[in-house]
Amino acid sequence: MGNVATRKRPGCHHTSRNDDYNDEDDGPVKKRIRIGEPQHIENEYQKLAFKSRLQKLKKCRPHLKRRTYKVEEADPRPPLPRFIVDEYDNYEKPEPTRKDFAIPWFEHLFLPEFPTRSVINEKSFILERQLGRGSFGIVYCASAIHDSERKFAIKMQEKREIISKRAVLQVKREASIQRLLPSHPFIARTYSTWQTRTHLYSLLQYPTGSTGDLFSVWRQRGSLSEAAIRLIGAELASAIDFLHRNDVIYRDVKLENVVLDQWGHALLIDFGLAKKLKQGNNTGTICGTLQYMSPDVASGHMYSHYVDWWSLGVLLHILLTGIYPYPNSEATHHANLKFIDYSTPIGCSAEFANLMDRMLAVSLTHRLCSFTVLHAHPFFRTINFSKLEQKDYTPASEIGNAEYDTYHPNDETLDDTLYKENYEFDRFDYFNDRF
Ligand SMILES: Nc1ncnc2c1ncn2[C@@H]1O[C@H](COP(=O)(O)OP(=O)(O)OP(=O)(O)O)[C@@H](O)[C@H]1O
Repeated sequence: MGNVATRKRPGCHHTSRNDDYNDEDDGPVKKRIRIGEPQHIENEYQKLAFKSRLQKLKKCRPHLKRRTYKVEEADPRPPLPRFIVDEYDNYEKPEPTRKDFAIPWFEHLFLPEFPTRSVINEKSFILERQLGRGSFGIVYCASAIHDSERKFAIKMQEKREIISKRAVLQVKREASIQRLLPSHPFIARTYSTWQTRTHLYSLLQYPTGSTGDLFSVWRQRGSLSEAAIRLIGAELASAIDFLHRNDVIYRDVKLENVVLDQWGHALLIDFGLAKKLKQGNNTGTICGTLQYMSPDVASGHMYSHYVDWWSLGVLLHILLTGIYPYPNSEATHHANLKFIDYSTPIGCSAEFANLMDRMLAVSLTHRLCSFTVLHAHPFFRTINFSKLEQKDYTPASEIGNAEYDTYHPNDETLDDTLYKENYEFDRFDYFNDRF
């Protein structure tokens, strides 16, 4: 029977056997009455009547309607704090890896001091000749492409060299100090810096009609006259004082870092060892050029801006006498520097001799350690520093009129190969704030 098709009568609701009948006795079982189930509907009329009753029932008992409830999931993110924008800065950011950089890491490394897109770039200049060579590249004399009369010095440094010598921070520090420094008549200005994929560029002030650096001038012409030394010394003192007043310690005063223009005015270059240091604060890195290094730096103790005055003393001593004041021409390590056997230069004026004794005194209590004292020293009595900064004097007219006998056969004569390089005892210091 199960397989026989049966015809449904309209209005007749067939239920399955299992639901409505008991297998044991054939009588009808109790039917379960369900709301909305038209069990007794015999015809179409009854069906319609049932529907309308059901609708009425639903109207007067609305709670029977099916309701849907939206179960909202908890937001997995904690609510963002409002108005506390600064707190985001405190979040620990993971160290960026190479692949995190949108621009190549060897460009990112030198940002922001050396921008990648610069209006002024190497294509704006014609390189004319080489001026000198530094630790990481070459310095060229260049003229502007649209104005061949305007001369600049362009320092072109190799990124590969800088990275391999772990001097990234040093180079960036040099650029930022030079760019932020206000202009001064005796400090070379940095007009612009930029980078390509392989090189860093710095556009520097070029001294008009330059006669080269002070070392070359000194080597060509021999010792300078006291009058020339007075003017060059005063110009450098003014530049050093300006740096100190701007919270910068220079740490590399030497003949090679001073270039002269055609009138003999000095221009301080190369801020490779300069550091931002507030007046009165100390630092401790052993760096500089050995033969110009003060006992304070060489000792490894903390020191401050005054060490620049010592180096200026050494420079002035060399300009007049052609020898180092202390027997350090052979030194190759700061621990070997000797600050003994100093003798006052003979054959010079008493004022200059006294100035040297004061600037090169090992004891700090006797040493000339400030511009105020230098300015008032009898050797500079004839100099009006305001006029000097207006470039009212012309050192060139005094250069070459040497009165001093520079022949010192067994003395600490200068050997240019010995102190060409800057000296840094602890390279590691470039990577922390001590530098
Ligand atoms: N503004 C400038 N005008 C003229 N000549 C310059 C200028 N800047 C640098 N020079 C020349 O280039 C040489 C090297 O320059 P500089 O010392 O700045 O390079 P560096 O890479 O910083 O070298 P260092 O190894 O001494 O740190 C100088 O000795 C000087 O002769």
